[in-house]
Amino acid sequence: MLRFSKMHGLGNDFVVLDCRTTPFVLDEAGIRALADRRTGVGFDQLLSVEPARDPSCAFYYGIWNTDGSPARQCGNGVRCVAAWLFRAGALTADEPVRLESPSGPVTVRLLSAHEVTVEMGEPQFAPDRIPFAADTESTRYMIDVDGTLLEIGAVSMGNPHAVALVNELANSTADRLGPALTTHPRFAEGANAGFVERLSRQHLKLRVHERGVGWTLACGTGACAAVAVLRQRGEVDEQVRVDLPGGSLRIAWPGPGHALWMTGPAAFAFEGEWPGV
Ligand SMILES: N[C@@H](CCC[C@H](N)C(=O)O)C(=O)O
Repeated sequence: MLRFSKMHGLGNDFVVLDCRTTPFVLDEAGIRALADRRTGVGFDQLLSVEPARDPSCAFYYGIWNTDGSPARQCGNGVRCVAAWLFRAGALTADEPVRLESPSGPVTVRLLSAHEVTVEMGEPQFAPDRIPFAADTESTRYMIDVDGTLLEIGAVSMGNPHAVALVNELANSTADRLGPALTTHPRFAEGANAGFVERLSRQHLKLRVHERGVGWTLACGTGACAAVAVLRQRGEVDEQVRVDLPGGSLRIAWPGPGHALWMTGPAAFAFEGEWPGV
């Protein structure tokens, strides 16, 4: 039996495994079986809480998508890991703690048992850091997505993101272009594809088609990426509210040379045991 916690951040849902003393045992087929919403448990991401490899961090968290692929960062996930550790008695509220993600350390601070703020590091725009195929770094790239010319921004928040600004999210071509943008060949490792409508300099509306998952109710790194891309273009202020289908996140980024901050909820759904191993 595999004991797990089911959690979510704005409807981006997770199975969280306690691997602090027992090793992570699932292979790719096992992860896909657990992810199945009819015959397994179901999740957008599987998160494992493990001992830190980096001595400056309290714990490590591993991340896997629904299709079994590993991911390097997860914004909603790290808030849930922090709330999970708090409930397990391993973190205290209001004290900054470094956690180690596959893409490096992030700092979390619990504002309450259900709200967490995370220092996500500095957004990386250099094409080779994303990775994105481009001769020079730019705030805008024109790419052909399934025969449609689309203007995007490209950024890494520890994981790769494409961000397309649209006039009106409801009437956008996001539904058609999202899946193709996620697997676009210029993103060598794929990308999380965000479609963003700018309501004001402090308010965005966003939908994300996630790499390895599909359309999600929320994507934390996607919200960070949308603010980073638009702030780099001078189109948003330092503090931005991002509305996703599952709810809102608060993002703050002073600009280049500074870390980006994300604040939002983390919720428990239920505890369970899965007989599939
Ligand atoms: N839901 C996440 C992002 C999860 C990882 C992503 N699908 C990837 O493969 O990079 C978030 O909240 O950031």
